[in-house]
Amino acid sequence: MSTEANLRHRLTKKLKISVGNSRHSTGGIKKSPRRLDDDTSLKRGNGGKLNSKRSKVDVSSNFDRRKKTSYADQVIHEGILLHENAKSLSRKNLSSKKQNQVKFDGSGGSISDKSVRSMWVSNRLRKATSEIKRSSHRITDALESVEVSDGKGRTKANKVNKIAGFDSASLKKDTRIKSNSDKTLNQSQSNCAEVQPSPSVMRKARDKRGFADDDKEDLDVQPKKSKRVIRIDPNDISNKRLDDGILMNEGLKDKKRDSEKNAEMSKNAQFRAIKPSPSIQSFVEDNLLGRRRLIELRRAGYNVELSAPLDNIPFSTSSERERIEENIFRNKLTFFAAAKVSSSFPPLDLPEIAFAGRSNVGKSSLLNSLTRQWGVVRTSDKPGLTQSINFFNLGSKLCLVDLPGYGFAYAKEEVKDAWEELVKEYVSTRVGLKRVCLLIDTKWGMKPRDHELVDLMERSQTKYQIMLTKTDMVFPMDVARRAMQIEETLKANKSAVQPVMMVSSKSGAGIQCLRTVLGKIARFAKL
Ligand SMILES: Nc1nc2c(ncn2[C@@H]2O[C@H](COP(=O)(O)OP(=O)(O)OP(=O)(O)O)[C@@H](O)[C@H]2O)c(=O)[nH]1
Ligand SMILES: [Mg+2]
Repeated sequence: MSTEANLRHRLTKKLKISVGNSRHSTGGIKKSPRRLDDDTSLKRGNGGKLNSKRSKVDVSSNFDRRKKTSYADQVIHEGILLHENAKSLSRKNLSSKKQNQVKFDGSGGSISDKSVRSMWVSNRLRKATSEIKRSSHRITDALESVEVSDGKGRTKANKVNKIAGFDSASLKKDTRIKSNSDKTLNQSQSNCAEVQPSPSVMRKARDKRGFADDDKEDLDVQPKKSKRVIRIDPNDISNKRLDDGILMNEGLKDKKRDSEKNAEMSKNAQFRAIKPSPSIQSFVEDNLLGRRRLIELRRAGYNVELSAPLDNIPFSTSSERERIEENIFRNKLTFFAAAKVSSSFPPLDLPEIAFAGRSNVGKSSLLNSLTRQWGVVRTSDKPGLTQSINFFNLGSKLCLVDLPGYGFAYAKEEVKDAWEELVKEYVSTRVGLKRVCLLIDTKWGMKPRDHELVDLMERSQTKYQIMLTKTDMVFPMDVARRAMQIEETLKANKSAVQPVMMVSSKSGAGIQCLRTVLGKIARFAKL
């Protein structure tokens, strides 16, 4: 019994301590919720053995079993009350850790089913309220994220950071961004007027956005690409010189072109300004020189179906048509020698009349026209056909010499140079040469090479006379102007024989006059 009594005493002591603690904790719950935890932990630690222990304590304090059990019930009831108080406190504090502990207590306790159920209900209610709060926070976050994900997202994210206590100095950099952010703030405040985001919510929202917003912020932070400004160094004159040089060259070229154009224009203007002498004009009109209409030639009595119709007598019969007034040119034209070098020149038997001029000017054609013997001298529309000095006897009185042309020709430069040298040698050294007929295309006038030959003949005192060819290709007035121009040009030349002759091998205009001039030479020429 003594051991039993000792046991009872110890148990009673322990029970009193525990009850005292619990009563003491009832008063101190408000101050320290840990007491409640201690109390609950005591229950948790003892589990379902608490009732039996307490009933034993009641026996040891000399109460009957009923009283003991009622006391135990009372103790339990006090514990439940204690729990109720703790629940109310926990509701007020809304501490999540405490809530979890209380929930655990309700689930693990061996307290009566009703009290456990009531605890479960209250815990569920608490859980539901916390869930509602969480969901409201989520909605707030969602609203914020929706705002962030729209077009002005960057600015809005910055604004949220501003609310969360971030440095807003960067937002003041751009006034436009600031105004946009103010608008966004107003919108967000109007949308979420009831929900004021707490710092923790803002932290969560920031965490949710994660790196995306950080990137956006980085993008905001990144400086905008400024336009590349090309600075020109005023001291660096390398480019300037180059440009200036190009411009100068271009300017010089333009000036040269303009001057050439002006010179050309002035040449044309000068040519148009030439007033031919009345004698030249009357000669042109009398011989129907220049471009003429066929109807005009018919009215003048010429048969246009014949070759060189203007070389015939107007209104002449077929017998009269073949008549050449100059006897010399009635003789047969005979080729007798060709020379490509000066050593090949034939011996001088007859007075010679040579026909010189640029290639394709009509030298060979004029020979045929003068003698009316078509085909004796070969002609071609290809410049450079005559490549040697060809000698033709006209009867026993006169020698006609066809010279190769100079200037443009389908031949090698060396060959052309050789021709030119040969021609120059012939006209300057040939003793029996009585007259050089220098043929000039009426359309183009005298060219530098023609002037070279003129100068050579002047030096060698070789008599020369200008023959304007292809007069049928230009207007009569231009024929007269060209003749006048050349006469004026060669007026001072001593070896130049006036007047300038004007002919057309095609139309026959001026051919008869040329025969008369050349016949006189033949008649009075002496070797
Ligand atoms: N319209 C017209 N054409 C002519 C006249 N004289 C010659 N021709 C043409 O001009 C071209 C050249 O004639 P040519 O007599 O071969 O000239 P060239 O001076 O002898 O030429 P080269 O022998 O190469 O020096 C030929 O097609 C002739 O038909 C003319 O008075 N009027
Ligand atoms: Mg020829």
